[in-house]
Amino acid sequence: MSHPASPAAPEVEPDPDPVAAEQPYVSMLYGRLDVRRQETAELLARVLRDETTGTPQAVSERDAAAAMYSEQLATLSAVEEGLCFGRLDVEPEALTGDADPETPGFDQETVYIGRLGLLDEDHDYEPLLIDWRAPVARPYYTATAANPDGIRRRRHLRTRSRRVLAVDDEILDLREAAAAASRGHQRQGLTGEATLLAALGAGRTGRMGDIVATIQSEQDRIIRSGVNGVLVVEGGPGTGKTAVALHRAAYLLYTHRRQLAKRGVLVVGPNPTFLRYIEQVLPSLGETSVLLQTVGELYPGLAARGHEAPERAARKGAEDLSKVLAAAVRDRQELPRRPVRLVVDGEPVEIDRDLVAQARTRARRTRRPHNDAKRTFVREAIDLLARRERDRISAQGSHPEVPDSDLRLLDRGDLADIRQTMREDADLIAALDGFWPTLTPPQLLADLYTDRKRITAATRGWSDADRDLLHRDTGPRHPLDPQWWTPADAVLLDEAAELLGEDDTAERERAERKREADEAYAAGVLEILAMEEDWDPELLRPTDVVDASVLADRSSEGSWASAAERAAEDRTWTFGHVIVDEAQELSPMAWRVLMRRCPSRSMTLVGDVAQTGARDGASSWHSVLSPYVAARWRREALTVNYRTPAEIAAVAAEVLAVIDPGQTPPESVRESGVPPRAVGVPADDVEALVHQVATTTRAAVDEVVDAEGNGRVAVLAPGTRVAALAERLRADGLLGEDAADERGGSDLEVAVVVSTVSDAKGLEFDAVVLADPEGLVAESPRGLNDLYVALTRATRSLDVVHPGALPAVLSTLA
Ligand SMILES: Nc1ncnc2c1ncn2[C@@H]1O[C@H](COP(=O)(O)OP(=O)(O)OP(=O)(O)O)[C@@H](O)[C@H]1O
Repeated sequence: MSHPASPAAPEVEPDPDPVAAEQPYVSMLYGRLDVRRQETAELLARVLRDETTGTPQAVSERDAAAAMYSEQLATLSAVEEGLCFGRLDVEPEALTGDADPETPGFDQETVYIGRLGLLDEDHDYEPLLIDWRAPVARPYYTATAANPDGIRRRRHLRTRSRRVLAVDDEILDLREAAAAASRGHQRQGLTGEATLLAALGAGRTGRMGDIVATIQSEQDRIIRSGVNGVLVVEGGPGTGKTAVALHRAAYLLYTHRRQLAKRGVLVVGPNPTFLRYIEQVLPSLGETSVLLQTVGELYPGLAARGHEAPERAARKGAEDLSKVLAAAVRDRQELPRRPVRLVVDGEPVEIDRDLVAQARTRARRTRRPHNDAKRTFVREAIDLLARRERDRISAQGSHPEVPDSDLRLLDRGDLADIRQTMREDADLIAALDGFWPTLTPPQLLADLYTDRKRITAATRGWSDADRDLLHRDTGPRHPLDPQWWTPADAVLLDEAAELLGEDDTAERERAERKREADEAYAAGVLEILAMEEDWDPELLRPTDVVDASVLADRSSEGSWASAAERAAEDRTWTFGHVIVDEAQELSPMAWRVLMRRCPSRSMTLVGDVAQTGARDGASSWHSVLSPYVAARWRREALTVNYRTPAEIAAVAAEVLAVIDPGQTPPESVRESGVPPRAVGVPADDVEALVHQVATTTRAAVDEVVDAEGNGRVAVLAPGTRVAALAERLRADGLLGEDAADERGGSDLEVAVVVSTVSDAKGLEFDAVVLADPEGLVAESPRGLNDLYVALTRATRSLDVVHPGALPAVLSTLA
């Protein structure tokens, strides 16, 4: 297959027309990309076309190759937009011999940076494009005039649909930089300012985009921070915490692929809408093996969508629920109120309180989960009953009327026979089962919630008001009814599963044996694939990208499911790395689940305690983390606000000063020129409020939504006002029909949304209309935090509609 010839990179010296100068190189890169796509598509077609012999091995070989080529094709398609976005010109003297010769591009004077690596197959595999995550690309994000890292010039390429639109150069020379700054061209501390500001000024589409072309130095440091241990990333609203967390996932998967691809990476976000907002980012970076979940989805088989009052959720999320659930389980290990009398094999048997208590104590002493310990309970109870039976018969044996057969039995000392007879007696087993029932997590929890006596037994020391927060009148229609269970319940189901356990030892052993067999088999498959004669030597072979254990991982499922897919179905799955966004919102019980999912404690937690909305959310990282890692965690901070223009940030800063006077607000990177506005309506006049919000929203739509439909407006309001506002805006034709997706999130593609603050967490909009700030503050004990979050969602304009007087905390708007 022929490749487009590689034009030389244009000269470093000033180009009269750098856009035109770069176009041939960029076009060549796209040409190479096309060739790779075509080659991969042909390989895929060939694999799919090939008749197999029909043996399991042949089918498996074909599936392995097909899955691999499909994944490669998906990656090659994902990098189309903005394939190449940067170029570094290296000082010749910086090309010293101490760089790792394995590193692509280490000895090149000119390096192009892009979304993936491309090699020149005609010229000894010289790199034509360097993956942004490769070490050689790093100075693109970090070099400064003061510390140029061997870089002479950094060039930012802005492209659209394969055309170079603009080129921004930074000369990393102190004198040049000073001259540029004095001309007002370069602000200290920002990398590629013009490109950055162009990216930030673009209208929002409702979906988060990647920032790979404009990652800033403080962000890069976090993205490339080591994989081990717990990293907490703090930063105010709009500092790029989410963006950084997602790019870190992509970076870690690139750099530690062997370690992480197998166990997968989990990203936890605050709500389904947020996950939809971010779900494009990692695929656009070529990464598909990351599992995105909300807390309500952590329990396999359940996407908890039920709603409950914040105080209920907070009560369920508190740390002491682990004790409550343990007590609830113990409460199910009951003692008979009066003896149970049965006839076993024609003989009377009595199960009394004392006997059950003894068996229960022994079973509890095993410290095994409830369902596992049941075997001990039943064995002990039967043993005690059998001994009693033996003693009874022995006592009778001295009696002249005892039949000979019984005496013979005892002569043989065959206690085992008595036990066996008892074990086979269905009535006896059923009676014992009643004292130590096998339980599933939904059963345990639903039984607890719907029975006040059980709640009382499990919540020693609680007030009645607190107990009411657990109580529910009716149970779920089916065990995992998603509307009945709430996200806080999903967490408790996981805890319950830990306490109950499953007796799966045999299954695990079987799985382990199967896995060993699969791995041996996969090694055979790879050997055969490697021997395939007509592989083009220049092409990537399957053996270059998969090893036997990865292949076995896939084939053992039969469905070629990725680690992420399998992890979603397995409660006991442990991840290679866990990223938690809006981590301040998680309850102590949710932290327990996540820590169980990540025993290696390789985690990235991003959040901002000033934005905590959940009543049981974090107020300090120390209190969240110390039970799990003591003081062994590291902290990084982001300080620049990329989202909110300075005018709006000034209003938010006043609110932050009330929440926590000790916190420094992040510095806005730009001004919008649009001052935030406030308009008052009479207090207690709902109609006037609704009317004014509709008028303001229409004006905001006219201002920020363009003819192509780019631009988003959010009306943020207290929960109690959302329905009325949505109804009015819908009647006015400003709001589309409710179009929640299958995950339960709201539609992100529509121009206008009406939402509570908690549902808008982590999102951003060109314009925000904030209705009833006072109502928002009054709505929850963390109302000021909610107000702070609401004020910091806008990228361009903010309008506040306030019934009655403007709250004092917003006096800067007056
Ligand atoms: N280096 C960057 N280049 C371009 N855009 C950026 C950069 N960093 C952040 N942004 C943009 O700034 C906006 C805010 O980023 P992000 O949502 O990650 O912030 P956050 O800190 O998570 O905010 P919050 O705490 O409010 O959820 C996004 O539109 C993001 O794409």
